[in-house]
Amino acid sequence: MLPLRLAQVRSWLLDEGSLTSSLIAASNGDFEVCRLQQSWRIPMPSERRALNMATRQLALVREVTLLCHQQPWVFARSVIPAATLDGPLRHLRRLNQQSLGALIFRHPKLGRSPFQLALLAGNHTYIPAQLQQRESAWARRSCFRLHNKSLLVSEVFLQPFCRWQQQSLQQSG
Ligand SMILES: C=C(O[C@@H]1C=C(C(=O)O)C=C[C@H]1O)C(=O)O
Repeated sequence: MLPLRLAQVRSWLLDEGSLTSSLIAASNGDFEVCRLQQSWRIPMPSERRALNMATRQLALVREVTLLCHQQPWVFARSVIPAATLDGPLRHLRRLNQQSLGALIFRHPKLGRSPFQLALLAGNHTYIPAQLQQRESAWARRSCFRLHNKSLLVSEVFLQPFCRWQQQSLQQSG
C-alpha cells in the first residue's frame, strides 16, 4: 500500500487537540498505551535545539505505542527536560501506561507550538526496529508549554492507522 498523501492525513497531523482522545473516539474505546521505555538520556541534537537544552543536559525520554484494536497505530517519543518535571508537570515522572495526553490536556493554560511535519522512511532509525515498516510514515512534532516549562512530543503514524484512515476515507466517499 502506498503511503497516504498529505491531504489524506492532514486533519490528523494538524489537530492541536489530544491525539489520545481522537484515537479513543476512532477506536470506539478499544485503545491502550504501551510503554516501550522511559529513561534519562541525552536527547537527539534536533530535540535539544527544539527545547533550547545545553549539550550534555539529560531529559526524561519516553517512548510508547498507542494501540487501537490491539494494533500499533502511533509511535510517540516525548522528551521532558528535568526542569519541566519540577513544575506543575512533576507527576509526569511517574507516568506508566497512562497517556501523557490525558494528563497534560487537563491544564487549561497548556500551549503548543506549530507542528513540524515529515514523511519518514518506514525503516528510519527514529522508529524502533520492531515498529519499522515497508511504507513511509507521516510524522509530526511540537513543543508543549505550561508555566514556561516545555516538553517535546513527536508522533509517527504507522501502517495500521493508515489502513484505517484509507478505509474511512473510502467509506465517506
Ligand atoms: C500528547 C498526547 O499524548 C499522547 C500519549 C503519549 C504518551 O503516553 O507517552 C505521548 C504522545 C501522545 O501521542 C496526546 O494524547 O495528544
